[in-house]
Amino acid sequence: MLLLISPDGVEEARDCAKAAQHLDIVDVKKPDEGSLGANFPWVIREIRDTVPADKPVSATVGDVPYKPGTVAQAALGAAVSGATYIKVGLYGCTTPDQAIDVMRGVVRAVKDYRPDAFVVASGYADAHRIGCVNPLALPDIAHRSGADAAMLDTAIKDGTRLFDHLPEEVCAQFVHLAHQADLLAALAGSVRAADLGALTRIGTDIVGVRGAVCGGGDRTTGRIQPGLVAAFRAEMDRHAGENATAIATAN
Ligand SMILES: O=C[C@H](O)COP(=O)(O)O
Repeated sequence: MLLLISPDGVEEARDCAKAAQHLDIVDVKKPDEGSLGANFPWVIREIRDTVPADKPVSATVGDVPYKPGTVAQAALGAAVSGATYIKVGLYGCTTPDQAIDVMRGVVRAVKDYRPDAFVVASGYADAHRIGCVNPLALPDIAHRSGADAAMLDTAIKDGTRLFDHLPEEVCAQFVHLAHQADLLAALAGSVRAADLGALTRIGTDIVGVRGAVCGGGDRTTGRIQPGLVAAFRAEMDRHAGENATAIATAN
């Protein structure tokens, strides 16, 4: 499982760089503009220059409206600024067709510019609270639009977590559907170390966190701490080891 960490700006990205050996992807966002709030192009650029070259930089394009042209242009902006993972939160899409419309534009805009860029279609585990597409529709949306990964986060950061909205077996179904479509499955949403056992068991490819690696476990008032990133990774590795042993023993 890959670890994606979301700093809110250049300062926190420097702290991510200090913990670079413990993480896999640095994900630029602007949390005060929403769950997948988009940051400024110059911030993405500076973060790209700050983190080691072998660590991909991801950028969120926002909790986007159903405006395919607007979103495609914003996604290209993120790619031009140096992000190679482009994440789109399909907040304003109420049907799978709308979401596919948006994602097709994003995939074309990004891959015309940079064919090896990685496009992530993100929905929300708490979609029922905001009226957007069903979380289990995301793998098909990602597949039909040519994206590379399907992701779920939570839209409302009020302390509720991924598994509060979608039980483990539904998340497992999400991962299964993504894998069937040849996509990576990414999960986030106030994930804590205590959730890593379940996330490992169900075969999650990428886990996205912010709050869990911020001081006080608070994504808003806390800052990302390299020591917490290292501890989180250690816990991931422990679960990966246990899971591998369990699979080997079962066989
Ligand atoms: O992409 C991952 C998000 O930044 C998750 O943030 P969170 O762990 O605070 O919910």
